[in-house]
Amino acid sequence: MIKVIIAGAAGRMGQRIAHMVNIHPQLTIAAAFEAEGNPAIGRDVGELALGQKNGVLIEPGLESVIDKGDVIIDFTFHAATMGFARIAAKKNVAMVIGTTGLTEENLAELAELAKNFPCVQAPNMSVCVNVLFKLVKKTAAILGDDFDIEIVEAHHNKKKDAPSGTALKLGELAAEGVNRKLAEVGVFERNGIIGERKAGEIGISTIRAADIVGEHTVYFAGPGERIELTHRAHSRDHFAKGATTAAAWLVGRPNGIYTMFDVLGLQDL
Ligand SMILES: NC(=O)C1=CN([C@@H]2O[C@H](COP(=O)(O)OP(=O)(O)OC[C@H]3O[C@@H](n4cnc5c(N)ncnc54)[C@H](O)[C@@H]3O)[C@@H](O)[C@H]2O)C=CC1
Ligand SMILES: O=C(O)C1=N[C@H](C(=O)O)C[C@H](O)C1
Repeated sequence: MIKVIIAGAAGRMGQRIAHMVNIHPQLTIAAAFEAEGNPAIGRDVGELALGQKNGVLIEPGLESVIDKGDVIIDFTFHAATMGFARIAAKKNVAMVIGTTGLTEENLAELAELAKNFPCVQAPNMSVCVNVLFKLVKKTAAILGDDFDIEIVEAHHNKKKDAPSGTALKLGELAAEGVNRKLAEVGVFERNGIIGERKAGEIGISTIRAADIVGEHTVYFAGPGERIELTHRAHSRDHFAKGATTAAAWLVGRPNGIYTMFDVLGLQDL
């Protein structure tokens, strides 16, 4: 069995990861940890997330558990994630990173660190969202410059980063489809007398409300008609399922950064 270390085990995703690891035929929960001072430290992760004790207690910090596992699954917070990646690189332990909000600098450092460990990093581990990524780039390329591209994302009111990592990825792929760069054409805020929409810009808008799990719509609006490509998450389980699929796929691979396109075999589509 592949031994999994769950980062942020008391979090919304951490608990669903525990469930998905528990039912995966190749994976077992070897350890779980939380941030220093988290009230869940010392609790049995099975009791917290699976409805019955499994004997794995939530420990404080990665250092105390790193030697117990083959792969870390991380859905925490970007600054914490980078600390874990540095430790994983030193110990050559595989890591699946679902945490969003990683900066350009974080991603550059991660690419360097991943020379020393295998790592899957993706802003969205859902199969359907990864299919949406492919559709958006192709649709943008087919429709071209005559169509205005706008992205709207909606999430729960506890989410800390905006726009979502998925919306940013959708924006990057849509921009690539029309040979542009999101960093040059992305518009993240509109307020006041801002003038007419500039040709080629890609707008990204954010909604934060109640318990919305995660919704993304990409508009391709042309003269007299439009296409809307939408993904709606009904629960967090498909993100967690994607993360466990990635963990089982990753262990034993050469060092380096992989995406869910690699895991799902979508790279060449
Ligand atoms: N890639 C994907 O498919 C998905 C990514 N996410 C991302 O996952 C991240 C977590 O989301 P949620 O579970 O909703 O957040 P959450 O706030 O419920 O859980 C995060 C957990 O990480 C823990 N944590 C923070 N710093 C830590 C540290 N230094 N050491 C150990 N634990 C630490 C927190 O105490 C908390 O329990 C976010 O960045 C979110 O955007 C969420 C869903 C899907
Ligand atoms: O924080 C969340 O909940 C989610 N975050 C990811 C993101 O930022 O794209 C993925 C998913 O939509 C849920």
